[in-house]
Amino acid sequence: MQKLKFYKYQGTGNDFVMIDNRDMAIASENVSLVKRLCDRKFGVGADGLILIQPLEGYDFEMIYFNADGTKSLCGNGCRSAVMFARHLGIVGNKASFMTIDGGLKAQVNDDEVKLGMPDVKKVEEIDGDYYVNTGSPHYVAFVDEVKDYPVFEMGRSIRNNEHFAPKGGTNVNFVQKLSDHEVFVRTYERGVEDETLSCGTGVTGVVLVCHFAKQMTSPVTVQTLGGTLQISFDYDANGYTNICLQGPAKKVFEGEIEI
Ligand SMILES: N[C@H](CCC[C@H](N)C(=O)O)C(=O)O
Repeated sequence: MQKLKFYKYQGTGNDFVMIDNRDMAIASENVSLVKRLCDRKFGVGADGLILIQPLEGYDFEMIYFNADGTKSLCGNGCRSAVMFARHLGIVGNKASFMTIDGGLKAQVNDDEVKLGMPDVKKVEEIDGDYYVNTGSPHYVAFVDEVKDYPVFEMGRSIRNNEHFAPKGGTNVNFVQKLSDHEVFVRTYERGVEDETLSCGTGVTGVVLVCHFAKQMTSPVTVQTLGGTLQISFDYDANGYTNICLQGPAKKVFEGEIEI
């Protein structure tokens, strides 16, 4: 048995096991270790796990795993990874890092991280709802009272709908419009297979859908069960650019676990 140092971070309640893997001690194919560390009964417990590794030309590379070991882009995970990299002294208040979806940049403002998200070309309509990929796939449905909505049951059903099977399923977001510049979002997350307290790529996709479907303009404040996020964007005939996701990300604790 060997001892593994880990850190626990959360970004608006989306929680992650963080590992300083600059020595490359953890193989990025070690899915069984990811599942064990994310298990809320037999491990540390988290929605996902993030490895921070060196990469030529960037401050670092982050490798994100959902709790089930699958990989995708994680907006809250990116925000938390930047805060972790600053804690490690790898970066100051600005970071340029590699992700599964390419290089991203971020800036730390006090306890918040402002993350530049990938450009998005289009929002699609699907059966009266919407579908958008912000680095991860997101189904978006408008509902009346999102706080009373059966997110787990309805989210699981859509996530597993055969229409999305060829793309490995989808995350599912339910949104209630609160005003012309504010919404409330709850998300069922692929790879966590449960509702999470917030989803960064999800709230980003929701805001672009709010522009597409409800003519809401930038910036939009998003309330989630885990806290408040702000998304801003530019829009022209080529789609959505200069998309920024901003919100808090904090260290919760650190520890060691035998693996
Ligand atoms: N579950 C997502 C990845 C994590 C997304 C979420 N945690 C975020 O903050 O963007 C997927 O497999 O597509």
